[in-house]
Amino acid sequence: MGHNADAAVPPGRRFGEEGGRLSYGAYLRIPELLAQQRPQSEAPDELLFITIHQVYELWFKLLLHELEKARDAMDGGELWQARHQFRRVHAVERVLVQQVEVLETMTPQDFLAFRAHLSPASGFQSVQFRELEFLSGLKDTGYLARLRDADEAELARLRRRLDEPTLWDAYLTALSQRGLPVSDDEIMGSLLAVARDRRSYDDLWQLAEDLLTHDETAAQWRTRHVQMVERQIGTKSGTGGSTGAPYLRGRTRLHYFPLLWELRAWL
Ligand code: HEM
Ligand SMILES: N[C@@H](CC(=O)c1ccccc1NC=O)C(=O)O
Repeated sequence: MGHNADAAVPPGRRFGEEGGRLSYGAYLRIPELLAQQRPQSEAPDELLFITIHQVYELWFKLLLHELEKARDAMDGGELWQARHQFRRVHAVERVLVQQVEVLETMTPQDFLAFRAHLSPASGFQSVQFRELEFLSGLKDTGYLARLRDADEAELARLRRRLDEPTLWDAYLTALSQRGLPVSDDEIMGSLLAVARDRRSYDDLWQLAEDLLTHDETAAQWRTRHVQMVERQIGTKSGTGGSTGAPYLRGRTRLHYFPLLWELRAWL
């Protein structure tokens, strides 16, 4: 058994090495990535805290990319394409909920060993998290004021998200492309028509279910996050200046697509 697995491949023809320069670390920018964890303290769990947040932000970046594609596909009437993106979105969102467990292995005592170093930073300032909310349809401009230290590029991204169509806007476009009226007065009737005539509208029904799952998984994350918060800081207020758990509990009741939930009562 030799290690020369590519002995049969002519030199210089190995896939991905056409330029002869690419390697794992260079392609994935591993040295750059691994240089981004800079604890503010000597506390042993601060590396965990930084790593987990960075992992979240990477997934947020991918989710924004996939959700934009889903929105544009709905807008263009390519419902199968939107559903394909949503399958990936849901899988990533389940990972986001699951990985709360990793940070929960930290004890509150170990968190307190570096918590004071974090203030006044907090999850309030996650620009991508707010972008996800805006893109999903929860456009609350009040959060722009809470983003201390956001740079011009980040503010511009958020303003763009406020101006651009949401997932819900794109779903309404998809409904109207099929001849269903979407005015405020008529929309519930159209959603009911879709639900009741699966033979004609199954693709629109399935897509609404995909939107609902996205909404539901976001709510699961909020619930999981506040459980972790209660476990870590109890009734203390947050480093970002909110009441902490009470503020976050209030946000677990939010819905991106309230009409899809209301629909259930009318079926
Ligand atoms: C020890 C773990 C954590 C604690 C104690 C905690 C605590 C808090 C608190 C108290 C808030 C309210 C804002 C404030 O006043 O500070 C908040 C908001 C937030 N946190 Fe965390 N957090 C933790 C971990 C995480 C993680 C891993 C993420 C992942 C990105 C995250 C993302 C967020 C986001 C996005 C918000 C804003 C939520 C909203 O406005 O609805 N947090 N967190
Ligand atoms: N807001 C948290 C601190 C915290 O969790 C945090 C601090 C800085 C950057 C991200 C954070 N994560 C979520 O809020 C607290 O009050 O303990």
